[in-house]
Amino acid sequence: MSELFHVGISGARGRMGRAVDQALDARDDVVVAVRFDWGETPDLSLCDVVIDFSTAEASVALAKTCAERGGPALVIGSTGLSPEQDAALMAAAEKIAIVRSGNFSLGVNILIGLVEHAAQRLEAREWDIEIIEAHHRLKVDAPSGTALMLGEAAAAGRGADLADVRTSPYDGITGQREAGKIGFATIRAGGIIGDHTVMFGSKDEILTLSHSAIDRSLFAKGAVAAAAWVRTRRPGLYDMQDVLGFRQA
Ligand SMILES: NC(=O)C1=CN([C@@H]2O[C@H](COP(=O)(O)OP(=O)(O)OC[C@H]3O[C@@H](n4cnc5c(N)ncnc54)[C@H](OP(=O)(O)O)[C@@H]3O)[C@@H](O)[C@H]2O)C=CC1
Ligand SMILES: O=C(O)C1=N[C@H](C(=O)O)C[C@H](O)C1
Repeated sequence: MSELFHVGISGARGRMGRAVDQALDARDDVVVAVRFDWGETPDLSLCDVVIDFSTAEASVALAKTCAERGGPALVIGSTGLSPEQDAALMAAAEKIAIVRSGNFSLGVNILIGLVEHAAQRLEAREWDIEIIEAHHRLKVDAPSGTALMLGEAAAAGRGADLADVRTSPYDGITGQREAGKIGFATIRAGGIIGDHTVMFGSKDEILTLSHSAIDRSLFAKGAVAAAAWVRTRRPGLYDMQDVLGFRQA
């Protein structure tokens, strides 16, 4: 039997927090040491790793606290972080191990590689890239963290930074589409768990690569796998490509 480890759940009463609790329940090598939400001060000394699906602000505050005390390791799923908040996570990761991902599913992490591969081969002057994401009505950030990861993969395939090639949302008299840009479109409706499509469009053909999440437990299981992986890692900022072994050192 594998060694027991102790996990904290941040955002425990939220949709993802509850899904993580259930995913942990299914494992016999994990003890849930603390569960906490906004306004609660957890005893972090009880945890080997904390799984956090809360808010951008809460995740950054938690990362700073853990970095100051030298642990525990973190798995962070919150999305909608500003560039300054991203930088704060990077700084915290100099002191502790953090797995951070906008999507913990296997399918999306395979899709990221496919998108980079396609973008590398489809000439930017001929092929437009548009990323379409759909989520439930309660989601508060857009584009989704996953859509941004897919955009980064597409930009990387073209040897560019997403920040340099991202379009503003189309609205009103937009003018013609500029070649080489990557666009984002957002849908919010009902209870959609999370759908993402990357469309490559030339004047002769359309290639679409898509992923649909069927149940939120998918993300929770991935985050728990990340927690088991990260608790023994050196300080650093990791992602699911590292956890899944898709990125070789
Ligand atoms: N990476 C991935 O695979 C996925 C990422 N997400 C992301 O995870 C985040 C949470 O999503 P979801 O569970 O749907 O959202 P919910 O709104 O259902 O849950 C958020 C939870 O965080 C809690 N919270 C707020 N502030 C703090 C704090 N300071 N410390 C601890 N907990 C806090 C809230 O508590 P209270 O209600 O008391 O304020 C609430 O329980 C979002 O950013 C979402 O985009 C979601 C799914 C998958
Ligand atoms: O808020 C959600 O629900 C989800 N958020 C993540 C994102 O922003 O990409 C992942 C997933 O699609 C569900």
